[in-house]
Amino acid sequence: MYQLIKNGQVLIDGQLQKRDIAIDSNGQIAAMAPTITTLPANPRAIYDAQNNFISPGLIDSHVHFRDPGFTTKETLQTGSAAAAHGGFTSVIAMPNLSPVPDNLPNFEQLIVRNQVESSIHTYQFAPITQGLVQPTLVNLSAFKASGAVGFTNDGHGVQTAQTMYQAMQKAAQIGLPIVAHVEDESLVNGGVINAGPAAKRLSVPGISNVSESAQAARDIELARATGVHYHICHISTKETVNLVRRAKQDGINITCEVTPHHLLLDETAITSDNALFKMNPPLRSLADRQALWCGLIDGTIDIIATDHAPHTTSEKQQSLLHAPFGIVGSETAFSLLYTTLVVNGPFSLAQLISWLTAKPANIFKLPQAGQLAVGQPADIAVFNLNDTTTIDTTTFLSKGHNTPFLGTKVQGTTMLTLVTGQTAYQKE
Ligand SMILES: NC(=O)N[C@@H](CC(=O)O)C(=O)O
Ligand SMILES: [Zn+2]
Ligand SMILES: [Zn+2]
Repeated sequence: MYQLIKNGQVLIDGQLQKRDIAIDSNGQIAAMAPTITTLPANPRAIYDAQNNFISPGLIDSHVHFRDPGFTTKETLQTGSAAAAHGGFTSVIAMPNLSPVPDNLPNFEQLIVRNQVESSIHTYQFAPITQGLVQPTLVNLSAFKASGAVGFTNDGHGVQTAQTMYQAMQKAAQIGLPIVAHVEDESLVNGGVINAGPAAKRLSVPGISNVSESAQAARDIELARATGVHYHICHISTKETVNLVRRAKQDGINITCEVTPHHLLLDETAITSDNALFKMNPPLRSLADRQALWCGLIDGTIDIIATDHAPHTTSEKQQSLLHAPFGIVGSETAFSLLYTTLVVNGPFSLAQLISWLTAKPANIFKLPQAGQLAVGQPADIAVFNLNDTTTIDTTTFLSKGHNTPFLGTKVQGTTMLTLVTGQTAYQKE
C-alpha cells in the first residue's frame, strides 16, 4: 500500500492541478494538497506520479466476466486484472453466466466470489427473469437484499411488454434500475451485422435499427407509466437517441450508456468477413454514429461503458455468420476514448472522466466511487497522457483478445491502479 502519491495532476474544476495524495492504513484518502511533506511514522511507500494525470478510478457499468460457466473466455481473476489494467476500479458484472444466478444461493455465492476473487470492486446485476429468457420474474426485493445493484437480462431483450411492465413495477417499488438490452427478436431476422451496405456487400443478414428502437419505445412508455429508473445499455441507433432525448424532456427517469466501439467505429469499418467486428448491437451507419456523438454533447447519453465481452480466439476466427457476438473493451477503453474524443475530438478530459466516474457512480448509486476526496476509498488510476502506443493484444491481461482495434495508435497509458489503496495494476 502506498502512503503517498507525489506529483500528480488532478482535475479540479475542470483544470489539471498539481496534488500529492496521502493514503491511510485503511486505504482511504487522508489528505490531498499541492505539497504534502509531513508523513506519518513508518511510511510504507512513496509513488512518484511524475506529473501524470491522477483520475478517480474509472467505473465500467457493463462487463462480462464469464465466471461461472465460460471460464475459457474469462474468469473473475483475469477480468478484474484486465479492468485494473484499463484504469477501472469498479465494474458492474452482467448475469449472463452458467448457471444464470437466478436463485438466491447462486447469486449470493457470486457476490462473495466477486469480492474474494476480483482485484477491483465488482458489483453485480441480477437477472430480470429466470434463465434470462423465461417469463417468470426473479424475486426482485430478495435480490436487492442480497446486493444486486440493478436488474438486466443483458444478451437478450425482454420480449413481452407484460413481463417488462411487471419487472418495472417491482423495481420501482424497491428503488433499483431496470437495465435493458433492447432487442426485439421478431425483428432480428438472423442478422449478424447492421442491415446496411456492409451486410449487402458481404451477403450476410442484417440487423435493422428498429430491432433496438421499437423495443426502446415500448420500454419508455412502460417506464413513464411505472416511474422506474430505466437504463438503456449500449445505445446504437439515431432513433433510440431521439427517443431518449424526448423521454428526458418529458421527465421520464431514464439514463443510457454508449460503448467506445459504437462511438469510434461504424459499419464502413467492416471490409471483410471478420468476426472481430461482430457485436450486439452491431456497428451501425455513420449517421447513427454521429447521433451518438450528438447525444453525448447534449447530455442525452449519460455515460460510457465498455460491454467488455471476451470470447476465445477460435470462436472469433469463425465467419461473421457463426462467431459469437461481442468484443473486449476494458484494456483499450480509456486510451481509445482519450485519443479520439479529447486529443482529436471536441471533448474535454473532464467530460470524458465524468462519463467514466462520477456519472456512473451517481446512476448506479455507488457512493464510495467516482471521486477523489478526503475520506473516500483510495480508488485511483494514474495515466500517462503523453505516452503513445499501438494496441497490442499480447499486453492484455484479459483472456479475450477479440478486439477490432488491434494495431490502432493511441495516446494514454495506465501507470498505476489502486483499489482501496492496494495496487491492482502497476506498469512495469
Ligand atoms: N455485446 C455482445 O455482443 N455480447 C454480449 C452480450 C450483450 O451485451 O448483449 C456477450 O455476453 O457476449
Ligand atoms: Zn447487451
Ligand atoms: Zn453486454
